Amino acid sequence: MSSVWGKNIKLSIFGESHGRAIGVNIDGLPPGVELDFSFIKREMKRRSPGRNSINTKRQEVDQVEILSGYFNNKTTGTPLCAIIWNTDKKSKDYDLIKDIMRPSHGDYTGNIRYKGYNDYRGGGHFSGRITAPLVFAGSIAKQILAKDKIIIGSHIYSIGEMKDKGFDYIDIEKEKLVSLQESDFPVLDNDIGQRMKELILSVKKDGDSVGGVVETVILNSPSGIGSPFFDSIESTIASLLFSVPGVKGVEFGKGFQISKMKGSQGNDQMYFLGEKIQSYTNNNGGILGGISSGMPIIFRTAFKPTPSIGKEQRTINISKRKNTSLKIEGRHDPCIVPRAVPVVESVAALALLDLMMDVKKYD
Ligand SMILES: Cc1cc2nc3c(=O)[nH]c(=O)nc-3n(C[C@H](O)[C@H](O)[C@H](O)COP(=O)(O)O)c2cc1C
Ligand SMILES: C=C(O[C@@H]1CC(C(=O)O)=C[C@@H](OP(=O)(O)O)[C@H]1O)C(=O)O
Repeated sequence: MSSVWGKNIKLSIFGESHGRAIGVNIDGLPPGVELDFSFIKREMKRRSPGRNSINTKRQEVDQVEILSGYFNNKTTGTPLCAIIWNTDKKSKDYDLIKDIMRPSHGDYTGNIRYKGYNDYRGGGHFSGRITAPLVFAGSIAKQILAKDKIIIGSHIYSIGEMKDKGFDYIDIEKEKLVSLQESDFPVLDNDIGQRMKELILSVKKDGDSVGGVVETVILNSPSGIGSPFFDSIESTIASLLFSVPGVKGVEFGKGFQISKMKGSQGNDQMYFLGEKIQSYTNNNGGILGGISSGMPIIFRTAFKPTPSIGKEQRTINISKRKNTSLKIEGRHDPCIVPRAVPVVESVAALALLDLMMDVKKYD
């Protein structure tokens, strides 16, 4: 089992969705960091389930209890361990899927990999719930990065075929990112946001689900962060993003679209703005040679439609070795995307902080 990640900061996440608790142990944090708990609470709430009609009905406050590594209102620098109790489990919804594998969830592969010993209730360790400890860890990373004025913000770029405006790749206001962070459904165009919510509600009514894309920017990252080949900014952020349940695609800058451009269109031509080095365009999304250029770091993360749906689907009964069908009941997100926004930002913060620690001393 590899639930451990990181080089300078080492994260170990644990727990199952219907077990007693979930949590994280964070090793390698700098000592002496005073945490803003109202910020942590807000970040946890952005992701937490059960807050509105476009979320799963499971109600979890996701109150974090710190067990170690925080003393006299400061991090100690020794492992910071935090726990989140599971308080609203309804495990009987999962009796049926003990043997009947939900198409597109981790049930089947988890059963194979762990020889049927995996906790299947609520997806167990494969559940999106395990992103709560990631958001807690990310909310600490965000606070450390903020001391260097680095801010991370996202908007819902698309739901199904419905698209928001994209970020301007050059001119992004910090205040805009702060207001997106404060929104329950962050979009650049509120009319489109309203129609996206209606789309989610209509697929939910139909017993179905829908996917979408989150677009994220990291503003004020210094140039010179990241090390090729394997600790490039892209590989570090992408490896964490692809660990988030439901993520099926990641692209940086213009991503797949840059492949259709000529060099004369795709190249980001450079200039001096006083002492500052800038580029006229930012098609590479602020990363060249795996290293930050100082331009905004931009990436998009694609989420698949929620696997658990109320429509009849063909699948297998693994213990009886028979084909069967399944109509899933229970409490599920009709769309993962709105609650995944703070998860994406959190893993980006952790990835960047880990790479920053290669070049900057924090204590
Ligand atoms: C925040 C969040 C919420 C999720 N909610 C659900 C859900 O309610 N029902 C469900 O079937 N999958 C949900 N998922 C997705 C599954 O956890 C995911 O598809 C599954 O673990 C398989 O992983 P894979 O998509 O990476 O293959 C959620 C994921 C995240 C990140
Ligand atoms: C509990 C959370 O989301 C859960 C993620 C999830 C899944 O399969 O990923 C399935 C559902 O679990 P349950 O059937 O127990 O309600 C969601 O509610 C959470 O994000 O905190």
